[in-house]
Amino acid sequence: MASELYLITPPRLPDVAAFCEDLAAALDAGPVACLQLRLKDVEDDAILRAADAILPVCHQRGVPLLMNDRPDLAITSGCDGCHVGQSDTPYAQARKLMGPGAQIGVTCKNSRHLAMEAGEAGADYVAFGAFFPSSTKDETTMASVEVLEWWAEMMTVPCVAIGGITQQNCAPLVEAGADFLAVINAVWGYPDGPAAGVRAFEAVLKG
Ligand SMILES: Cc1ncc(COP(=O)(O)OP(=O)(O)O)c(N)n1
Ligand SMILES: Cc1ncsc1CCOP(=O)(O)O
Ligand SMILES: [Mg+2]
Repeated sequence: MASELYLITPPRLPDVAAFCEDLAAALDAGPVACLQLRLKDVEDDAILRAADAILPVCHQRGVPLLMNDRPDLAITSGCDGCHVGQSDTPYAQARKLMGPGAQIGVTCKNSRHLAMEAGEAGADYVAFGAFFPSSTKDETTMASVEVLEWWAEMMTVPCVAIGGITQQNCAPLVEAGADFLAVINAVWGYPDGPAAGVRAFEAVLKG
């Protein structure tokens, strides 16, 4: 069973140029399946400026960029897709806006029902979480490895695990069948820097 790293940006990027250097180093350090641009409480203009700078760093390395929450900004900025939660633009509307070629993922918390709905509607992946307490997001819903095991056993649509995942605690999620591990703090806040954080995930995930 193999899981891939799904990297998400920190929620604020006060220095986009500096972030792009860290990002390039992180993407060059080991395999990263995709990047999600997830800026919170940030003006649309700043999101678009960040996307403009980040997109070439990703595309030069063959890494798709997904926009969090906002299919409209995903289109304006040329992102490859978007991620929508249960309080964001509904999946069907995001798909209508972005078209059949976009990669669109949906938050399903700990819900088999939400995941089946999203999978049947055509989502490219379903995301379960939070599996561990997260220092990045106050998340009231906690998810169990059983939902991952069940999904991986029954369904073909890929599943993402998110929430407090680190190089040290991810093994049960990998074993349960998570196709992707979505991570923020364990890479950007890694003590030896983001590139070392990606290398540390690579060491665990290829094991
Ligand atoms: C891959 C992935 N999974 C879940 C989320 C969370 O989405 P959402 O519930 O809409 O919460 P916010 O990220 O918008 O705070 C995600 N972004 N990515
Ligand atoms: C966006 C999101 N959704 C559920 S937990 C979470 C935050 C994940 O960040 P971290 O990997 O730092 O816990
Ligand atoms: Mg959201």
